[in-house]
Amino acid sequence: MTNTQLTLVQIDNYGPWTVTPEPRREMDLQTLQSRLFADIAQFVGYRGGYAFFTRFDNMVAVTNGLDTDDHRLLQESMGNRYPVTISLGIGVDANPAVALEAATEGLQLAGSAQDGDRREVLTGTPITDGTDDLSIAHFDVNDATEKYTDRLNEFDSFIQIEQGYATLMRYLREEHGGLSFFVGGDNIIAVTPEMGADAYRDAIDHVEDAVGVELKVGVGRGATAHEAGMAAKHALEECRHRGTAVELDDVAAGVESE
Ligand SMILES: Nc1nc2c(ncn2[C@@H]2O[C@H](COP(=O)(O)OP(=O)(O)OP(=O)(O)O)[C@@H](O)[C@H]2O)c(=O)[nH]1
Repeated sequence: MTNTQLTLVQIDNYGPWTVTPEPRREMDLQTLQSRLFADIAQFVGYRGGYAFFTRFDNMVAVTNGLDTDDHRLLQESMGNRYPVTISLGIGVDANPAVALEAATEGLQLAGSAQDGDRREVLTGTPITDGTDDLSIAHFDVNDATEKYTDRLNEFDSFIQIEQGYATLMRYLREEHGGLSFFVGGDNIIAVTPEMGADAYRDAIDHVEDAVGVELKVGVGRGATAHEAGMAAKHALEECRHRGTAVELDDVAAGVESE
């Protein structure tokens, strides 16, 4: 059965902290945010999960395989290392958008992100049945180096890649409840519900029609984000090898939702 476990990571009362007692140096904030993300990615990654930086003050992690104790340890460890604390909301559903909705609702019910009294909240119940799996889609822009990196200045390359990302993230969110995250270079990783190859092809066609950015995608399934993500990377290599736009690993290929 498909079940994605997502954890919303929210820095507690971060807005007020950034300006107390007066506005803090921007590069100090950037350093804090990126180190906090790096530590969360490492903690979650060691346990088979994926973490995405999204807006840095709010991050999203795929935490299939992590239990309540793991989440508490993450909070304790970050609280010991940083001048800020984090609250965590866990949500589980076959549809990633619904899972994130549940994760978010838990934190929102506990108080505002800028509520000085709401600290290190942990809401939601992780999956206890270890037989569930999830789906990861790894998207990549075709020939980004040749088309953009080696031809345009970095800002104009960035605009092209971001346009592709913005179009894809909205399409997958609205049409399927899939959640896409930019992970650097020309790569986008999406946590997706059960979708067939045709649905992925439609998504790629939509992005090309809308903004002229050509994508390919490898899709994998597995018990953890790491397992599904590695299968997706191998499927993406298969795209490169065969010149195809969409490749599903064997498990994902056996699953058709439409
Ligand atoms: N996060 C992440 N980034 C990657 C990965 N593979 C490549 N990249 C990034 O993508 C950039 C472009 O590399 P490629 O995607 O291999 O190059 P390309 O020119 O698009 O060539 P094709 O993908 O073969 O069409 C690299 O500089 C990296 O920043 C990956 O597995 N994960």
